Amino acid sequence: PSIRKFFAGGVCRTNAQLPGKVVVITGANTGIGKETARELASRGARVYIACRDVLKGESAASEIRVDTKNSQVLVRKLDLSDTKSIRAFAEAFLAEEKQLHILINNAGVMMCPYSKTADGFETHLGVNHLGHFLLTYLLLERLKVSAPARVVNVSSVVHHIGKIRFHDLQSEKRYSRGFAYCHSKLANILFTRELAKRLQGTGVTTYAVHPGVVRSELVRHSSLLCLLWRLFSPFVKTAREGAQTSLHCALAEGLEPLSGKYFSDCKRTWVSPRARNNKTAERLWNVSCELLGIRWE
Ligand SMILES: NC(=O)C1=CN([C@@H]2O[C@H](COP(=O)(O)OP(=O)(O)OC[C@H]3O[C@@H](n4cnc5c(N)ncnc54)[C@H](OP(=O)(O)O)[C@@H]3O)[C@@H](O)[C@H]2O)C=CC1
Ligand SMILES: CC1=C(/C=C/C(C)=C/C=C/C(C)=C/C=O)C(C)(C)CCC1
Repeated sequence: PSIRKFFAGGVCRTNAQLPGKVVVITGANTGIGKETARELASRGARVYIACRDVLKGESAASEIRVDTKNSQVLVRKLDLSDTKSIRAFAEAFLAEEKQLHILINNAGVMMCPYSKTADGFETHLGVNHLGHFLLTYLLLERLKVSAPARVVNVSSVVHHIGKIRFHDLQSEKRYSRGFAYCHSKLANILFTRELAKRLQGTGVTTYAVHPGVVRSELVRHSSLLCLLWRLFSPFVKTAREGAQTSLHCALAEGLEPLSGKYFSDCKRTWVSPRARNNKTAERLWNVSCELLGIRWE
């Protein structure tokens, strides 16, 4: 049990309650996102599960509603691999809600065979980075009027081996499904860093997170990782354990001075030198705006 406790990692210890608060979590129909949604709903928030498969979302939502006795768990369609779907989600959300206090950019894909999103972006870059970049842009005014508000970006320790390959962002010249994931997770941290800089003084803060190595459906495209996860299951976190750092960054009091930073096991953690490069962060921001056809100063 003590080994298990060690691998379970940090625990979010705040007792913050969330009546009247509005939360959006992407990819919350399963895994870490679902457990994050469950905890936030149990604290009284109105939680929007933003997912690509509404049926899966409804099944998660009804389980959470029963479990937490909070009827305010809502499901909305959001496919991050299609900017039309992201825009439609944001438009409907903005029409429905006057406030947004917590946005958790949690959804992710890992190690999928080469493919492109509806807008022609390599899938890892398109879903994990660009999709969340656009979603945050579209929801930002609501976050600002609801300040203090927070944006949590779920990244990964594997950002350490990621690079932003500006000369081949869509991996058309060279593609490795493992590295493509790592590159996109580095992009999550650079986005967080640059976003924090641009949000100074607005009351909206942002954090990047490594949830730990967590048992979930993320490994679905790799039979090797599926096997490893099963073999080493006592050392792999449950989804509930994996949700702790996202919860900490969404809820812990006094975190504002650490906006833009990266957390693991509910503590601030060091990032790779590439993830600390302000020039790369700024260039990625500008290229992302160009690719998405938006102006975000
Ligand atoms: N598990 C781990 O060990 C680690 C996970 N992470 C990160 O944690 C986050 C959550 O992953 P985890 O819970 O483990 O994985 P899961 O695969 O269990 O959950 C991922 C979620 O993202 C959703 N998703 C995938 N593609 C899209 C899309 N195009 N549009 C909308 N939603 C989409 C999935 O939907 P659907 O169910 O329909 O496929 C699912 O709800 C990810 O960002 C991942 O990179 C980071 C480090 C380690
Ligand atoms: C070596 C090793 C492991 C594998 C770790 C791996 C392969 C981590 C991958 C992390 C990922 C995919 C992060 C996602 O963002 C286990 C199973 C923990 C058990 C202990 C030994």
